[in-house]
Amino acid sequence: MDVTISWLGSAGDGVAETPQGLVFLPGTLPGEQVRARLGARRGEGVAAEVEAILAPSPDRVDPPCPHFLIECGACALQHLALPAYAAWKRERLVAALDRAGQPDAAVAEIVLAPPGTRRRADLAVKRLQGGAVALGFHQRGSAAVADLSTCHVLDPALVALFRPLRELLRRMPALKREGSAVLNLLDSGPDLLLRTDGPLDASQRAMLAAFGQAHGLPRIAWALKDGPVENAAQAGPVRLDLSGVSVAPAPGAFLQAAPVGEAAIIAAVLAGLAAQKLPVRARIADLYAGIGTLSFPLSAKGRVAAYEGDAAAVATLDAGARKAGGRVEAIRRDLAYRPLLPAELNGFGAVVLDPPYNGAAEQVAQITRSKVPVVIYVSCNPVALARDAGALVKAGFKVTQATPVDQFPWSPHLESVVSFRR
Ligand SMILES: C[S@@+](CC[C@H](N)C(=O)[O-])C[C@H]1O[C@@H](n2cnc3c(N)ncnc32)[C@H](O)[C@@H]1O
Repeated sequence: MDVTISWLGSAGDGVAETPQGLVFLPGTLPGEQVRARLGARRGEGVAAEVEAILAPSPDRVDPPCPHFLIECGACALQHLALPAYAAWKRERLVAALDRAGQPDAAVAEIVLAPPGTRRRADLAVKRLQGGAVALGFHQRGSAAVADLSTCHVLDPALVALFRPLRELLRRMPALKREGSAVLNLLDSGPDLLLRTDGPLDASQRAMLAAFGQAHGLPRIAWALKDGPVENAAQAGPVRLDLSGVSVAPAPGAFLQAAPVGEAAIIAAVLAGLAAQKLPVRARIADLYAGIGTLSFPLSAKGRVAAYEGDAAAVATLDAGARKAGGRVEAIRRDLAYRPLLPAELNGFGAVVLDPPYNGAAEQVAQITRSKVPVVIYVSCNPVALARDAGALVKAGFKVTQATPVDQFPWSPHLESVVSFRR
């Protein structure tokens, strides 16, 4: 069937309206005429494959990565020119705030983290027939692993580990069928958390230690599947600077994806607070605080109570807080089961929250019942943001500032910082 692409869907696919329903075509752009082979029904529409681009968009560019769309499912939009790409991402935040009841919210220009700066990768590994190992991101909608020779999104220091890591895993009996390798680029060098489906013996620990020595990794951690994580080889300390506070993140710890993105998020959060002129002694709640990325810069504006559910992250945050002079208190709490209640929230001049992908419905419901005057919401999912922002708006909050931050180049993901005032 020949179709015309009308818009880009939330996964970055071109969408065409046809008598059969909406047709989703990866790798196509609005305005393009496309010859498509229709496949299975998918939700409200039909999945399809592109047979030919009959009339390309003026915004079409050559994708830089040889793996794009062919094998690797991590990027969706390498074929879209930068100005149109940036406009599409910014529009996702405009649309989310529109759905939340704030169609006129002022949305700042998007901050773009450049390709080659992502410092965190959760790679899949798979033993292939014959013993070789595939290492990379998953293929789109499949458990197959794209065996990557390069990646234009990740920091080159991480890409340089692909080949030796693949070779190491090929020689390790601990990798039977499948596992994963989480790489975090810390100030002390790359940090690796390896998960395998077989046990690690002494000789394989020695292999990991030799790998760490050869490639500048002070620490390599290991776990059997989802079991407890242990330090398999550690030759020196790990460290990461968070706004002047040096912390030692646990293996696989959550980090903001790119340094440029982290700086933009911090700047937008602080700008959102500055515009509200908090009282001098105001207390600030930092919810879903992780290892303290936002807590430490926020502590320049008031005393910070930092709530986080993950035990290892709380331990890192607590150790950093001790160095930071007592203005940050680290508290472990599961905010889905035990959100902060209105009586607790009312003691804060501002609440900053940076929840995981699914958002913070339970916690936001409590905020709407509180008297907190200022809320700053950091989101990595415009869909969850629209829902949670809608609840705040219904309770009488208005958006005062909104900043889109693209930490995930060429993916459909978007980070946003949105400030609300009651
Ligand atoms: C998007 S990260 C943000 C971390 C931190 N604000 C930062 O900028 O690095 C979300 C954090 O929420 C934590 N988290 C997820 N579910 C949670 C829950 N139910 N209760 C408390 N924390 C949770 C995760 O462990 C993670 O540290």
